[in-house]
Amino acid sequence: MRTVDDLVGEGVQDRFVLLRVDLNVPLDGWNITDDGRIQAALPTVRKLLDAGAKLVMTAHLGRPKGGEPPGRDRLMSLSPVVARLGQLLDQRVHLAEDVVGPSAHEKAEALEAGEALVLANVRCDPRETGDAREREELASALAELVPGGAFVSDGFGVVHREQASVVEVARKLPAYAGDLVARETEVLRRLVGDPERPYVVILGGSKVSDKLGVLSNLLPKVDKLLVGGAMCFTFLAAQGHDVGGSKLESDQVDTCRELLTKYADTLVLPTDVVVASEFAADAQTRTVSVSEMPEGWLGLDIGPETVSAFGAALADAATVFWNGPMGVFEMEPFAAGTKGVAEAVASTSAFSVIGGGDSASAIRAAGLDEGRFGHISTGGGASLEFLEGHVLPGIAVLESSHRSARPGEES
Ligand SMILES: Nc1ncnc2c1ncn2[C@@H]1O[C@H](COP(=O)(O)OP(=O)(O)O)[C@@H](O)[C@H]1O
Ligand SMILES: O=C(OP(=O)(O)O)[C@H](O)COP(=O)(O)O
Repeated sequence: MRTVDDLVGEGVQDRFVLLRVDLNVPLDGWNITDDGRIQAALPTVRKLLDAGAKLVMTAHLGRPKGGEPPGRDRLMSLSPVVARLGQLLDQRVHLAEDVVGPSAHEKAEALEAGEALVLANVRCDPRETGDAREREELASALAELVPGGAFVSDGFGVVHREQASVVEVARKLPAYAGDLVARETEVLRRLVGDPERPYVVILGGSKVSDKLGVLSNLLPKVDKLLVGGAMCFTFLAAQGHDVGGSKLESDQVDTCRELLTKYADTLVLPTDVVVASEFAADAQTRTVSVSEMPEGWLGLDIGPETVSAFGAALADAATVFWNGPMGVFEMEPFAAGTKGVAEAVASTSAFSVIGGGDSASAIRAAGLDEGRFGHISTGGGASLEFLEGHVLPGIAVLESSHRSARPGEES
């Protein structure tokens, strides 16, 4: 892969650079509750601005249904993110009102060397996540914003997505890996192949259907797989428990049952959970055994007995990977499971990697020193798929772009 340092070496003074970043931060209304992903984007952004590039950044926020006008829905607007980026860079960052429309063109054309522009939430253009032809079309439109420019891919959290601003655009412009993508892939390589054992993986969070497939691919590679978060309820249902109103993927129960049989010694499930009368911080709560979940109540955290069992499974680990909070850590009554597991991971002598926007944010919210973990990755789904041994589409395209750029080799 060619890197941003190679690009800077070639010279970017007064040249357009299109930079894909992952600025998908957690928000409470207009407030950013954890700016880790913005901080992680800074080294590459600074490098390009200091070298005199005209920097056009593209990023997503959440999962808007394509076509929603950027800005109208505050959860989908990048404006709080751009404000924070400007503060951290100590310079004004412009925000376009559309993705590749008149505002994007006007603001890109007006950029001076060393100035930065962020395009509107790229997922508000349905072509970002559309079929191959639509993605090609959007990628061409993005490339047209940066005539004579180059593309730098630095949104590690999104390199597992076959999306226009991640993959197709890298075929339209000379493409380079940013510092974050280069560093994340280098660290995660330690966990692919032959990680030091015992190798323990912890999975939680809410993107259940995304992760169940990954989980089955990881099971043969790990010594223990601890399951918490929303995803444990599909397994608990497969064990025959009534999970009340908890998040459940009914069509995956049979698959989970098969996995429980095949990997009985590897899978570790909660034995107690914190249930709530409703999804609210001031709901009534109870800690119950998984066999006694009251009808209609929601499981929103793992219980203390489970935290101890997970801690015991982690005690002698040599390698740990964790993605997805153990509960709804954003609400105080459901944060103890995540905090307890984070403390257990921090206390081991294992090489530990925590992956995911919310997982990293949960570690910081728990007040734990980041130095007690081997690596905190900005990508949850991306690092999980990397660990499966897949060449991720957003990385593969950078590697092939490098090969096709070598003299004597045609793409
Ligand atoms: N039992 C649960 N029920 C519903 N949501 C949950 C539960 N446990 C965790 N979550 C939610 O999972 C979200 C994070 O999931 P995910 O996006 O998969 O993690 P990451 O961003 O670290 O990859 C958090 O917002 C958290 O509130
Ligand atoms: O938040 C993200 O991933 P993560 O929750 O897996 O860490 C990335 O921004 C990718 O978002 P997506 O899972 O909506 O494609």
